[in-house]
Amino acid sequence: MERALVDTFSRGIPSLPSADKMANIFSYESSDVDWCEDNYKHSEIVVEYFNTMSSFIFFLISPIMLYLLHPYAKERNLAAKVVCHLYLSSGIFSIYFHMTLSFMGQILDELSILWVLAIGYSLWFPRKHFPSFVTDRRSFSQLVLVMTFVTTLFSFYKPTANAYALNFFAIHIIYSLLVELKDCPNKRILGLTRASIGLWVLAISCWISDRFGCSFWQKLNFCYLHGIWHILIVLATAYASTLIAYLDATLEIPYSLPDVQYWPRDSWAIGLPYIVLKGATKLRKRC
Ligand SMILES: CCCCCCCC/C=C\CCCCCCCC(=O)N[C@@H](CO)[C@H](O)/C=C/CCCCCCCCCCCCC
Ligand SMILES: [Ca+2]
Ligand SMILES: [Zn+2]
Repeated sequence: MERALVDTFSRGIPSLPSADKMANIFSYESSDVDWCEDNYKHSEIVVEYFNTMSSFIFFLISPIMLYLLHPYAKERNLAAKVVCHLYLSSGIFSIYFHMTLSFMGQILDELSILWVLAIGYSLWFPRKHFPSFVTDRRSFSQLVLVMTFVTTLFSFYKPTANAYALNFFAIHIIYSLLVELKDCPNKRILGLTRASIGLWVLAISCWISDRFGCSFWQKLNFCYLHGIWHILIVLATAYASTLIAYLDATLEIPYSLPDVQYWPRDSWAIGLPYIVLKGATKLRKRC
């Protein structure tokens, strides 16, 4: 019965009263998207259990990154911390979406990613790559704001197309990073770049494979690729955002001599990257 109501809504037949439509967009399985994982396999109230649980990785990585990013954010721009908080909201909406597979969950999941990316672009996109008609960062941010607002409205009309479009941002970010790092001699930074891109390639392979190869994975009884995507994309963005912040610091606060280290131990083969400021900072400069 519920499915029938949902189908009616998704086909846009205007016979339902609007209160029903509102209820529908919050109702379980009202989204067009259904990931490969079996629904209600482990719980009666959580539709996709592993996809929901894997989204908790946001709660693990975001606070650590918030803590590690603090010296850079204090020196350069505290808005970097806002990005981390918004990033956490992506985790909350991802949990809500996979728990319910509701239309509203899908919209919130996608819009939170869109707005994190928009604020990230406003803060960090290199000035030299601004379109020629944009004169400064303020006008660039205003342009990004208008485009994000329009895309937000469009996403209610075609939410599924929005998910594909969001993945193209990753390609643009990788392209911009490779242009920036063309002549970079620093082996640590090149290693961080390779790791970020490698994690993203693994992540997007899982996303695509879950979307388009579900019948194959069902035969193997392994339907967890979207959950693995969550873990890999969170790590890829943690790595890539450190790299972007490092490039920004070398351009905007070069006196602070930024460098990259790994948490919890710099000598370990795996860890979370973060920025250390080895030179002067605002506080030390004043003395
Ligand atoms: C750790 C703190 C860092 C703070 C700043 C990090 C900036 C992060 C930028 C984007 C956030 C991405 C969050 C991904 C959430 C995934 C939720 C999800 O799985 N949603 C799916 C539905 O469940 C949906 O279908 C996915 C849509 C596509 C999302 C595309 C995200 C692109 C992110 C760009 C990453 C660039 C990596 C570059 C690597 C070199
Ligand atoms: Ca499913
Ligand atoms: Zn997801």
